[in-house]
Amino acid sequence: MSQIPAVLMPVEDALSRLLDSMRPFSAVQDLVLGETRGQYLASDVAARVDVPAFDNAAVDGVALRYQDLAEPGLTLPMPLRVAAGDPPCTLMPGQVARIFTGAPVPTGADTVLMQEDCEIADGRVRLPGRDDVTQGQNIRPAGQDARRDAIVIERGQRLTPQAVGLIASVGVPQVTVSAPRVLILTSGDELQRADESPLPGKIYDSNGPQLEQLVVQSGFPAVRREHLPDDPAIISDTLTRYLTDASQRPDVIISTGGVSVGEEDHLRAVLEAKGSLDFWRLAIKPGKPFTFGQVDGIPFFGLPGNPSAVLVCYLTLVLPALRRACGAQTVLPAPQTLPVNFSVNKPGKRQEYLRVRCLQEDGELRLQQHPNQSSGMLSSAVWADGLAVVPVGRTVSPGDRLAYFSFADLLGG
Ligand SMILES: Nc1nc2c(c(=O)[nH]1)N[C@H]1C(S)=C(S)[C@@H](COP(=O)(O)OP(=O)(O)OC[C@H]3O[C@@H](n4cnc5c(N)ncnc54)[C@H](O)[C@@H]3O)O[C@H]1N2
Ligand code: MOO
Repeated sequence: MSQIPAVLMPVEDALSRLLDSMRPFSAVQDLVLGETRGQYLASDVAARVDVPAFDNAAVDGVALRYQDLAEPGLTLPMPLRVAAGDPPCTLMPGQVARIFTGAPVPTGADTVLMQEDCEIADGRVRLPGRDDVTQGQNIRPAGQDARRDAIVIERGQRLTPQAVGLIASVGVPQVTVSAPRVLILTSGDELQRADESPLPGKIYDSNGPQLEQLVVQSGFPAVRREHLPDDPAIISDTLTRYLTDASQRPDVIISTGGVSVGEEDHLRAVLEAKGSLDFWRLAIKPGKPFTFGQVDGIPFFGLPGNPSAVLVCYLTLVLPALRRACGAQTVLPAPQTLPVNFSVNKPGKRQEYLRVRCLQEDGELRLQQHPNQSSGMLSSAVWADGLAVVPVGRTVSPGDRLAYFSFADLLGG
């Protein structure tokens, strides 16, 4: 059984140890684009075609040769008409072509005018003067968005809706994504499920549903949940079952509860007995008993039981580690630095993540903290739109600036 560490590990040290210890996930899955759910790409995506594939019009109007323009009022014949989807055609000198947005620019034409800038009547067009036009205007050149065979999105990037759109646009119908199986273990004899009648001394499990949503919504849909009683033998047997049955074996384990110092906190002890403990107890608030280790080569994140500690620890420590195992270089968003409208009078021994709201006040963004920062409550986390970070030993006065991470940025787009 481990000794209680005399000094709490700083958050930055814990994060860099986590990032260093993560190995790339070997579990991958091929998916057609319509089946992706915001996962991380496990391999680079190269363009099969130039995008756009051909020079095309950015507006509805007329295509012409710039050198055919002269003084304002010149009229030229318009014998050609080309719409989006038509095959490319050729424009003869001294002619213009009617053209529509997305249509291929005829060979010979080098400039497109908006129809509002010319007069189209009886098969001819009255044109503006050369000085009012820029050669090449309103043409989207071939290859502007992507070049054939070039990598358009790299391994480790998240499949946001816009990434899926870009991949489709370069003619790639299927991608390979990181697909780690995540096992969530809730623990504690006090817990009951939300569909059960309330019993004396029991509480409803909120960490299980919250953590499952955090994991799924951050790009890892293969989640399984199991509840463990406060019984070391049953915890140990359950872990053995998951480790030895290949059809259930997870790639990551995330537990909640049972990692503090109480006599009924068994999870860390079982982790040490069956695997190895890397570190335990951080200078983070909420989340002090955060635990990390490995069982049979599987990373094991032991989160505290308090529900807001689960939220903070997942977003700031676990998710960056999962991103690194997917090959992501950027594992945390850059924070905004914003003034606060509150005070923190007592310097803390732990880096504190306050549940705050970003407000517009007198034309400026300001952070307001929820009056109750208890790590046992979630209503303040729902009220908040992000976390403000108070470093160890800092006091704060109104107007001081703190690093702020919105929940949306932390979860990732
Ligand atoms: N003597 C000390 N006691 C405590 C310390 C300490 O340093 N010395 N640290 C406190 C801090 S900080 C935290 S955080 C908690 C975390 O303890 P555990 O990780 O062992 O978690 P539990 O004791 O199992 O549970 C804590 C709290 O959370 C509730 N809980 C647990 N699971 C769930 C769930 N799935 N859904 C909703 N709520 C859950 C549980 O009932 C407890 O109220 O330890 C402090 N104690
Ligand atoms: O770290 Mo605990 O989550 O402060 O209550």
